[in-house]
Amino acid sequence: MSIQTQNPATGEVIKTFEAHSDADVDAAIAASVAAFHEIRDWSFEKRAKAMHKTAEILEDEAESLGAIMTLEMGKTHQAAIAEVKKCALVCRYYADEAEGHLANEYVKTEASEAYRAYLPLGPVLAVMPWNYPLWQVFRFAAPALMAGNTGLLKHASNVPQCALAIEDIIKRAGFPEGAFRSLLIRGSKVERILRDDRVRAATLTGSEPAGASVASICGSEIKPTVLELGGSDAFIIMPSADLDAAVKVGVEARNQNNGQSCIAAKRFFIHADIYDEVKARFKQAVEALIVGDPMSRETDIGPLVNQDGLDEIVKQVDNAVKDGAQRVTGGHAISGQGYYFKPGILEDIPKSSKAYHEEIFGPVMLLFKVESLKEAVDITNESPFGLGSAIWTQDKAEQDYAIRYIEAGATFVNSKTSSDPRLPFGGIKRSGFGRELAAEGIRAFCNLKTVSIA
Ligand SMILES: O=CCCCC(=O)O
Repeated sequence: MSIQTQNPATGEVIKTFEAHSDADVDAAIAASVAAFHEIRDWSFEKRAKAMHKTAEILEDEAESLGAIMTLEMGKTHQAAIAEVKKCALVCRYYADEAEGHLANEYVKTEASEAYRAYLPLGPVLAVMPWNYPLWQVFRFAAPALMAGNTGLLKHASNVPQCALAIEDIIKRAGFPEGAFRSLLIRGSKVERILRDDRVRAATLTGSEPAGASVASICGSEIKPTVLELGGSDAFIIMPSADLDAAVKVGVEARNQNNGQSCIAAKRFFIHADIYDEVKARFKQAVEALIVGDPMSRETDIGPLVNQDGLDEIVKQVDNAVKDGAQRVTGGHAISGQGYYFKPGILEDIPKSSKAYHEEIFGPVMLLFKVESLKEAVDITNESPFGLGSAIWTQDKAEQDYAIRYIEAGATFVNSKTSSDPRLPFGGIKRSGFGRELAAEGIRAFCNLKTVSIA
């Protein structure tokens, strides 16, 4: 796959980039090591100053950075601007909190002094996807740099301008030359980097096969990894729920980012007593979504990322319908220029259909009628994934049941799954392992050193 900017709204190739050679990559790793030797000795105050500056640049340039994202992967410009601002937030969070998260933790033993120390590891390779081209990178970069590590980025091949912009912002903010490098390389070149002794750890956000490949290479090299993979998150609605809010948030939760998010609500379990009413309201809300030019303020849903993304979702929906699912509304390609798709709703998806189990990466809601919360949770847990989940109910016992029994990295009650710098983020089962954000996210790439002084 070539490294290029192709506008999903038109299909036009805007710019093609020459891939970095092996020699370029080696030089970037050497620069990363040199920068590591420098910033690991910086005080937290000095790192925080550069991290706050990074946030300031992001805030000041949110509109233009957002436009690059929209151009390369099709999210609406409004959503892209919000994403840039969230990147600034994570930078400020770690600028302020890193020192506290990484402070020595003293333990009383027979020694005169004993404590846990959190020390940086060195260069970390981040393999990142195109769907949140800035956020997912800053979610890694802000804690990594504040811990004194350095970052090497292998971004998705369709967002090279985003990758280069990130490197440029971090450099302009005052971090050393090699502290964060974007490598314009194809996926086949990742293994060589992972096997390089100078690279100490890796993180990947993306597909299950890509995660399995990175983890198995890192396993053979005995290097730590954090994986944030796919999801097929449940969104459960019980009779006591505030239906106005549940429907509004449910539609947002599924269709955010043009439906292309690992933590989008994908399977909606609705109690039989309210099923018909909720279905009718979902239908009305989904039919009202405006699909169109992602640069327009009016647009709710822009194009899907590329022809493959569009073909895949069309195939998934058509196959589900062939298997016996009912199409409540939409769920088809929109003819004409660009990779546009009419948001849809399916119901009565048979268990034998692939759609019952697999992740659908686009704006299609799958509705399931359930007789009880237990049934909803049981079907939720049949999924190989375990990323986020949401339950809508006023009943405390039902809330507690969902929190205790849903197999997922997060359960949100009366809201949608979302990420927040202050809370750990990640999944279980085939959704990955390790956690990003919060204290766990910055400690993930630290050497937790036991210190004991006799
Ligand atoms: O595809 C993963 C989306 C994560 C979005 C977020 O962190 O908010």
